[in-house]
Amino acid sequence: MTIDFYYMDISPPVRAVNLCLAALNLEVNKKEINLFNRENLEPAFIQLNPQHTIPTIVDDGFVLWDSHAINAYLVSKYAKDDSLYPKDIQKRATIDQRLHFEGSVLFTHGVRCFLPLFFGLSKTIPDDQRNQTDQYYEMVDKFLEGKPWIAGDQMTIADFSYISTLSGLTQIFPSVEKYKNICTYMELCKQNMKDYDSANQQGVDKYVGILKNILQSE
Ligand SMILES: N[C@@H](CCC(=O)N[C@@H](CS)C(=O)NCC(=O)O)C(=O)O
Repeated sequence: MTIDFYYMDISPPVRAVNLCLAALNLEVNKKEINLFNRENLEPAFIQLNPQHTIPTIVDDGFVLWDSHAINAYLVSKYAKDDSLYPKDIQKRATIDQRLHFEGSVLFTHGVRCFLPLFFGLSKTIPDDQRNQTDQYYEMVDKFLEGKPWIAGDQMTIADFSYISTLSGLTQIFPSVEKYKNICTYMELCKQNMKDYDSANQQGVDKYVGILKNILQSE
């Protein structure tokens, strides 16, 4: 039975799942949900996911949303080994901490800055929001101190979440250049993640293109 995957490639959490699917060599049945046309608010989709967010999957009748939960599920169910989400309690706890930070702090910062632009409510990012970015870069840079990957010595599902958010955020807020660990890390992800271009870069290019057009139109 093929997994149904509700997606739109500009979305960072969708791209995090794209990267995980690629790593696992999993084929899915892709069903695009156009957020600009509010397709996520249609009754059939809300019936599936009352939070009306993408990514959402349906695996043999089992419905799941939230990219972090989806990637943990996909690895637990379909990976040949546990390297992307180790069962070791402390390794997994660090990955979970990184995932919660990404979901509640880093991605949320992007949503606060960019959502008003995407939905035509603003053409600028207020300075106070813009200026908060460095504080988050500084934290992520410290997570990476002495370790190549975001949760330690090996690539895990946390990396799919960080690169999907950072690859867009850093193009809009280029002060990341000051944070050498993040710059090295982003290159490592590009070089080592399977199908990086189709799974992440193409969606990032669209996402950043839309945002830059709006910001330049001011
Ligand atoms: N924590 C969620 C965030 C999902 C999310 O907010 N997705 C956005 C697109 S980037 C969405 O579907 N927004 C539509 C809505 O909130 O109605 C995840 O990691 O999947």
